[in-house]
Amino acid sequence: MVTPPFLVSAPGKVILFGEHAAVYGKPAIAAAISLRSYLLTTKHEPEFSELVTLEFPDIKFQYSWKIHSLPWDVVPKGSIDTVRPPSELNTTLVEALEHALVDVHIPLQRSAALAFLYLYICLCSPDMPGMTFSVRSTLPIGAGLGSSASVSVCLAAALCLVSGEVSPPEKKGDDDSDFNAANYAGIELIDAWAFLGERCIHGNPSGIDNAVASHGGAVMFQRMTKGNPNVRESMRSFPPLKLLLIDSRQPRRTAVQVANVATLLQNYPLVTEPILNGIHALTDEAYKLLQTPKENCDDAWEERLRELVRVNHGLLVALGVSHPKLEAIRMAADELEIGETKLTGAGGGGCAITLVKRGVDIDESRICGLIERLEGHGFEVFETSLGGVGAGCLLPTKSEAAEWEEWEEKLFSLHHLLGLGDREDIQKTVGVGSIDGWAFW
Ligand SMILES: Nc1ncnc2c1ncn2[C@@H]1O[C@H](COP(=O)(O)OP(=O)(O)O)[C@@H](O)[C@H]1O
Ligand SMILES: C[C@@](O)(CCOP(=O)(O)O)CC(=O)O
Ligand SMILES: [Mg+2]
Repeated sequence: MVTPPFLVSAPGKVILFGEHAAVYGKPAIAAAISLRSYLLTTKHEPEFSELVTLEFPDIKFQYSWKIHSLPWDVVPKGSIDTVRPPSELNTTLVEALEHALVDVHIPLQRSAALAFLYLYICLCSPDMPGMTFSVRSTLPIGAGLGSSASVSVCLAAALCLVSGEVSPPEKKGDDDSDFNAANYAGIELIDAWAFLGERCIHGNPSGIDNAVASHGGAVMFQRMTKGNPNVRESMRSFPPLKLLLIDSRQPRRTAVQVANVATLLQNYPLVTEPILNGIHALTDEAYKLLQTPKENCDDAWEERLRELVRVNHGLLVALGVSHPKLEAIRMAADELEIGETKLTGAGGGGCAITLVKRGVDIDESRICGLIERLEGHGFEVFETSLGGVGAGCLLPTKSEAAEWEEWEEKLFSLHHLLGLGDREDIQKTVGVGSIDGWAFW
């Protein structure tokens, strides 16, 4: 059992091929990005020990519940397999939590609070001390970069740590590929619980986003079908791709986009199924291309990959999940002949990626021109790298633990930062890659 205060973090992701089709058991390819969510867990002062507090400053939400007022009796200890959580939500628990959420009306706040309470009831117990869970993200929210999954993974990781279901990650050796069985078991469990968090937030997730946010790197993922388990294949020799990541800043919810595709499939199965099968076939093609050894990734290889990006976007348009702003981004990149563009994530707004041409016929000034044009239209262009680390934890080392008070003070001042700082402040002060001490499962 880990005693607060401590921090956990998990990355967002970019889906390169196969979104939406992934929900129907087709393969998809995604990679972790350097933008992440951070969750600070602190213990309440004794006078507030009967409360559990949730703080989501990014979505202007803060709430405290009396721990004993929560519906603990719906899932008595021992009735839930915490080591192999089911993949379906317990609907009785979801209904029982209505009461705790009766004052929370805004859907984006309500679904995130439900994810927290659901995992809290399943993983913790009413005799635990009062704690505060504060979440901040350097990711844009509801923009297709998997903020919901990175938050779900943070919640699952923090709750698994305080309940003792999972131990903190053991430091790996210098070789990043070192396999550590305890870490692997820990992150598999966090991933499985985070999937239930994603279910609370958007109903019918494929599981690709929480898989990438937990494990990091780049993966080919295929949701389980008819009793076969999920496939999650780590793509270690992922070639370096030059991508622009552009946020249309058009808000949308994944839950709504996924439900729209489900309705289309229901109304026009003979039309929609072939589109999903087309996405399946092109993801298979892309998978083969992305396995090509680096030395063979020539101009023709790049051209084929860009072609697949274009076709994937076209099929997503046919599913009805584009948006005029996403089309404006695609057209700007097409006009300047920068590369091929597709929406990423659930669409309906949010982000697009442009797979940039390389080689002699494209110079940096053309790319700068595109960025200027996009920013002029109010879009935001992100710089990020693909294939970063997965979920991690920042705990005091043994020597720091001797100076426990100092550590507590440091993290309490972070609490203030998590409430008020901007994305850059957070990245600089606690960010993975900016400060030492992070360990990854
Ligand atoms: N930083 C955050 N704080 C609280 N809730 C968040 C945060 N980021 C995401 N969420 C939750 O996830 C939802 C967005 O998820 P979703 O619609 O799947 O879009 P995406 O995952 O592409 O960002 C939000 O409406 C909110 O419920
Ligand atoms: C549309 C979908 O394929 C991806 C959704 O990603 P995001 O929430 O928009 O980041 C749904 C899923 O796979 O769970
Ligand atoms: Mg999401």
